[in-house]
Amino acid sequence: MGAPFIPRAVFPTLDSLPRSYFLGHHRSGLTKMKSLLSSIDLIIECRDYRVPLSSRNPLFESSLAGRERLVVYTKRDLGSQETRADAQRELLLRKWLAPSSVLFSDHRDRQDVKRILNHAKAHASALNTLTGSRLLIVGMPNVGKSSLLNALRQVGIGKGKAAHTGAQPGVTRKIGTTVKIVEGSEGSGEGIYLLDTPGVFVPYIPDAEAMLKLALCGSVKDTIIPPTTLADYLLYHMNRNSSNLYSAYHSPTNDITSLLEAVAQKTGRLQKGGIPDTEASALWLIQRWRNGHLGRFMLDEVTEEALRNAQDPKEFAPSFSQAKRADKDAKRARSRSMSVTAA
Ligand SMILES: Nc1nc2c(ncn2[C@@H]2O[C@H](COP(=O)(O)OP(=O)(O)OP(=O)(O)O)[C@@H](O)[C@H]2O)c(=O)[nH]1
Repeated sequence: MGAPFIPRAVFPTLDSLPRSYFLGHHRSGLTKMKSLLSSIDLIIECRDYRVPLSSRNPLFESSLAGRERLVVYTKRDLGSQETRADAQRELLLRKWLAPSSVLFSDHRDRQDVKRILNHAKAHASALNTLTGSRLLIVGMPNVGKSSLLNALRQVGIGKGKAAHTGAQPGVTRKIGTTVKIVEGSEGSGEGIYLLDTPGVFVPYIPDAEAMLKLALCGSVKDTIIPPTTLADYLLYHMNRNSSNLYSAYHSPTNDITSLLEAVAQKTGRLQKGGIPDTEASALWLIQRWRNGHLGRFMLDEVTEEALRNAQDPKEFAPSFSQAKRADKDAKRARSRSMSVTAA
């Protein structure tokens, strides 16, 4: 019998990874959101269930302060297995974010969507206005804002899609028009209206591993981080959960090249001469995981200590110029390491 498989205990630090993905439409979107704030009654802030710590964007707390906030952890179906541990984690998150309310959702689950609608209705009736209430939905890129908007509209008033959705970040680039999600009483102007916004990334991510987590969840375009690096990071997490998750392609391994070559052979991702296309195989593997086919698990560990240590948003968010400078330094480090490799 061979030696038992031992998964990697840590993922190697990659100093040359980009730490920023703050684009022009993120900045202009945020500016527009700020200008709309006075007409907004409630903010729905979406965060990815699998990365409840890493997908917190302090810009939303600092720039959109002063409005009541409901935090919705999206894509719950991809991180939760409905275990006791999941319930305990959800309780910790609720306590951590108090007094903000917290809900968890899979946008295809009517009950989850109804809970969000009920919260919005209770909030609107407490406002007691004659003009209805206006909600702003915000969050990191690709977290599921437009999908949630469509689901709220479908469950709330039985109408079809109002916003485009997609598997890559940046499908929504501008603030849209208001979309009705709850009817008001007949003849009145009441009702609940929701405004979709473009995803906004954190200006600068100090922690390289958080960047990998966000990229794996799809918040960063797949061209920003080499797909094989991202697939290696996925392999590291799959092995921490169960090395059987990829048993259709390979026996338990810590070697990403070997796994990608096996995937390429099995799925026919081959270049001229039958050479395995490892990059295409990496993208395919990542997409499989994003669709829930290679295990449903968390990337952030949520413990009381981790939540205590989560930094104050004011300290965490550097100024834009600091972020730009830090990104330039990272780019310089990357090109230095590339020229060393080429030499
Ligand atoms: N499994 C699962 N997938 C989801 C859920 N919500 C959204 N998605 C998927 O996540 C991807 C991104 O969804 P979008 O609604 O386009 O995300 P967004 O936040 O509007 O994206 P931006 O345009 O970048 O702002 C799509 O492929 C959706 O199908 C969910 O609750 N569960």
